[in-house]
Amino acid sequence: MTETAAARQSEMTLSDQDRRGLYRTILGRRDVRGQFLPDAIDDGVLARILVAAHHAPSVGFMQPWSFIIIRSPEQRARVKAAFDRANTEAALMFDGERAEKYRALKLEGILDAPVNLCITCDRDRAGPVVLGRTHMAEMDLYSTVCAVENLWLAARAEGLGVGWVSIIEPAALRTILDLPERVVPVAYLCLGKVSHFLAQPELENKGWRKRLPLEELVAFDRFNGPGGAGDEAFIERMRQAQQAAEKGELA
Ligand SMILES: Cc1cc2c(cc1C)N(C[C@H](O)[C@H](O)[C@H](O)COP(=O)(O)O)c1[nH]c(=O)[nH]c(=O)c1N2
Repeated sequence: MTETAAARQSEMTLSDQDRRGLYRTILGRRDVRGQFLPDAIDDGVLARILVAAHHAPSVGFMQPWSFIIIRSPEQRARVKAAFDRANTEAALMFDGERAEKYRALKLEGILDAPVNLCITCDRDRAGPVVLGRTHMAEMDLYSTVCAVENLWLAARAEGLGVGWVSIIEPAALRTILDLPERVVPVAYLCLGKVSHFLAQPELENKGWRKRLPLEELVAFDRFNGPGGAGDEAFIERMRQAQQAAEKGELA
């Protein structure tokens, strides 16, 4: 690489501190249900994390998302009742010991968090033909999920917890939030300051499910395609990177 090309390359890369901060945010993000504090969220912080969501990538630059900020205790109580109904049904879908374990999990912070946020997707936001969505109609929904993840990470960087609650009948959300037919409730989120962030996913801590080894999820050239002799060094690097990440470090 020439000196100019190397200089240009380093301009495009974050400083070591910023890069580490980004990975720390990604690795330290948690789904929060039980650690919310009742303290209000600063308007500036809420505005910044919504801007982060709005800067997500979207198919054909469709920006299909809308953000409904729910602070009203009455509205949150309605959503909590819808969660309770769905959660009772959900518990019956697991067998024996698993059902017991499920019932012991705290799976929402609807009334504990000071702000709830519904992120929706308007499937008609950009007319009937959208660049990039001509052959995969669901791309608008995936775009909205990108906005959710941006918000989740920005919130973590601001020290705010976010919990995603999906144990709710979408029809109930539609009624409570007055959603038009063309608008899909993609994510119902609880947001707030927290007492602490857990080091590991709560479902892992509680023995519900473990993080899968990354190397089992990476294939070569086709689904489940094994790596060749030349890929061994890379696979070892992945193993090391994941082990470091489990300790909250960068390899
Ligand atoms: C689309 C979707 C939907 C839900 C979730 C996540 C996502 C991505 N998660 C959170 C989920 O359990 C959590 O992300 C994983 O357990 C991993 O933990 P961390 O997010 O890394 O803390 C979640 N958690 C919960 O307690 N109740 C819920 O209804 C849901 N729903």
